[in-house]
Amino acid sequence: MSKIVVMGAGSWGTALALLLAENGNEVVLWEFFEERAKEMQKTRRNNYYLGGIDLPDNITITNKIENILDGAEYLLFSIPSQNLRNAIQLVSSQLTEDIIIINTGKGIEVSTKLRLSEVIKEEILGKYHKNIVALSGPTHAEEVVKKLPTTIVAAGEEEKAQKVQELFSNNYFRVYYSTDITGVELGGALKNCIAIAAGIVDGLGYGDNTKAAVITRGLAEISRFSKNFNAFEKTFSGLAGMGDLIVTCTSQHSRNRYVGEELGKGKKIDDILNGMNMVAEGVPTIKAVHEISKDKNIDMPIIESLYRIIYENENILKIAKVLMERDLKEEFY
Ligand SMILES: NC(=O)c1ccc[n+]([C@@H]2O[C@H](COP(=O)([O-])OP(=O)(O)OC[C@H]3O[C@@H](n4cnc5c(N)ncnc54)[C@H](O)[C@@H]3O)[C@@H](O)[C@H]2O)c1
Ligand SMILES: O=P(O)(O)OC[C@H](O)CO
Repeated sequence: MSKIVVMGAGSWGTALALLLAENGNEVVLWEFFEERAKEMQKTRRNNYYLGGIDLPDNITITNKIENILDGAEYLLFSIPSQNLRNAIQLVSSQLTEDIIIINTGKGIEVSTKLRLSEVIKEEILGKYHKNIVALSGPTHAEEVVKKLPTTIVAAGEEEKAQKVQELFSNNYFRVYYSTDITGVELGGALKNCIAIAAGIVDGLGYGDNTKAAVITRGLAEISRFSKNFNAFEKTFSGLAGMGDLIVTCTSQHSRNRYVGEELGKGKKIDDILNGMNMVAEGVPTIKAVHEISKDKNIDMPIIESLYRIIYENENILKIAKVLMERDLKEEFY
């Protein structure tokens, strides 16, 4: 039995806390918003995100940070990417070299263009950065709490990634490991952007051919982008690449696909985001990836189109026409 501190009691942090508790661990679930933490303490449920599920006794809910890491073996972050730095700053002074840091968020920090393990590394001043493991794959919280068979990949230094693999695995949650943290993080971050394009296809009422085109050419863009950062090519045919891309582009649960669907139906981006109580990571990540691709001269037509729709308020049908009428080229280049 290990003590695990989970920071972020959103839908994903709560689902993972439940899984870790079921695997026999002592879990401390930290919530940023005091009122929500109090409500969870009182009801022993997370009614805000995952109503109807009782939190077992081996999950302690807190909003307090003092001494939170005392006796902890693992520190897990499940925080929206643009807020992750803030969360790390709250605990970084308590870290010791024997604590494994697991990040489950997916995105790129817009202000720095850093991957999330790089944000963590920066905040802990490079100390213990070999302890950082990214946990990513096709995993909607709504299905994990129902114990539907799910797979995921833990990526980091081999020994640490394997420890995380052991910690989470059970008969409905199967964890693979990888040493390609860069590829796993980029796969998780960029698939959210492509899922917005897939949602636009749904919102416009286009067909299965179009959806398959967006997923496949989206994967080509993700791989092309990631090659510039020395990610392993094979990672993108795996769970954190194709696997997560498929689930996010097709799922009724996906917040990113939903944003795209509403855009395709003609709604304004600010109205869509204001009407949601959950994070759609693809929106800020499109901005970061667009800027990086311009800096590095990486051809990313889907990302470019999304940027123009979301950040320059361009007409979707006009952008779709431009995408289809580009110069013809070889499939793999
Ligand atoms: N929901 C899923 O099914 C799922 C699955 C896999 C990965 N993810 C990823 O996990 C991350 C979290 O997703 P979520 O749906 O649980 O998010 P969420 O919007 O529910 O927020 C999670 C938590 O982040 C914390 N938080 C919010 N603002 C903060 C701030 N300013 N400073 C510190 N902490 C703050 C709060 O505790 C909040 O409960 C995202 O990157 C998402 O892409 C989500
Ligand atoms: O609901 P989404 O679009 O944020 O996706 C959540 C997870 O990343 C799916 O693996």
